[in-house]
Amino acid sequence: MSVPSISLHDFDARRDEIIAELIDASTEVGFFTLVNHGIPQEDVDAAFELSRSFFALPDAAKGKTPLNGKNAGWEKNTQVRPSTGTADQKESLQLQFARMEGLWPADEDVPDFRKRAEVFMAQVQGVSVRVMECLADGLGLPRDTFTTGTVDRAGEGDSQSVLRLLHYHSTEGKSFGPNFWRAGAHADFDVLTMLFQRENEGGLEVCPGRKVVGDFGMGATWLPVPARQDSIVCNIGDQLMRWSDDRLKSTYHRVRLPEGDEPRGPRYSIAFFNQARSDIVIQGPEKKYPPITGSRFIAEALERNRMQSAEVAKQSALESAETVATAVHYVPQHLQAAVAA
Ligand SMILES: O=C(O)CCC(=O)C(=O)O
Ligand SMILES: [Fe+2]
Repeated sequence: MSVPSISLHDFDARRDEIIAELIDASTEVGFFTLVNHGIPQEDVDAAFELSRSFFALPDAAKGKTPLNGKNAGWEKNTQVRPSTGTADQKESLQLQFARMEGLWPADEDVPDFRKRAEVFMAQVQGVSVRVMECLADGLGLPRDTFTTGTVDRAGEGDSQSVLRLLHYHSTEGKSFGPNFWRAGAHADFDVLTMLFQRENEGGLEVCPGRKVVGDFGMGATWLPVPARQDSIVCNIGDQLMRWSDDRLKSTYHRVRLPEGDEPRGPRYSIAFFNQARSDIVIQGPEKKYPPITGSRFIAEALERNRMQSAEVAKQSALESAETVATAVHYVPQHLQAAVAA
């Protein structure tokens, strides 16, 4: 199995062929890359230049717009994935179309930041619409099933979609324990994610095989996704997995640290999360799951994450208790069954 590459050239003439390829990739792997997607390379490069200018600022400047708890603002080394219990080795800036008062980086820090970011967000949303419409067609649903609930309606202020600029720090001269990641394993909560990478700034890996939305099951095989600047990496998120009654797969993925003789420099990526609006009702055609609003969906996903984090913390506490127990030849009662097994 590998992550399929799908070309959008001659989109209108090849629409049926493209739909078939998108459905195949989304039902089997949950990830695919798009080439000939229509966003000029210079515009992608300009978005990375914007990102680089922001992250090059001192922390005091970046910290003027701190993460607000609602997926907007800057954070550094704070995102702990429930699967690992350690903070991702990165910083990120999240931007939205709406509710951004006081959250745009200042023009004196990065000239025209807002205008430049919004142009790119609109471009990526445009490609996302094409893909979401094809997926709806491919599932035999009305073409606007996944777009009316996600696409920004300028002026309404209720879009939940997010552009996230990501900067994974250089690992030059640093060493890490076994459980540290640039981004720990996770599945995205949204409808559809589009990710831009820089040439050869790799490390993204995906793990197909998830059967049921919301579970933490992961297969054993991680497939690398090559880092190519001319392609967009797309993946189905949990909201779309549920909206399709688990037919389209939201797949676990992670970004590993450089290994062996790989370059230790920084990695930049840019993700756009097409997210359901708060009041949109998500339910698949076969009603496998009860209807749920966009906001309730996110609240439940965060709650599951909290529970998994607690479980991971408990397991690692147990493991260290076992180490202590072995070292002192004393087995506490709650571990006796485990030791005897
Ligand atoms: O930077 C990447 O390659 C992946 C980032 C990611 O998976 C995320 O932010 O959800
Ligand atoms: Fe992700």
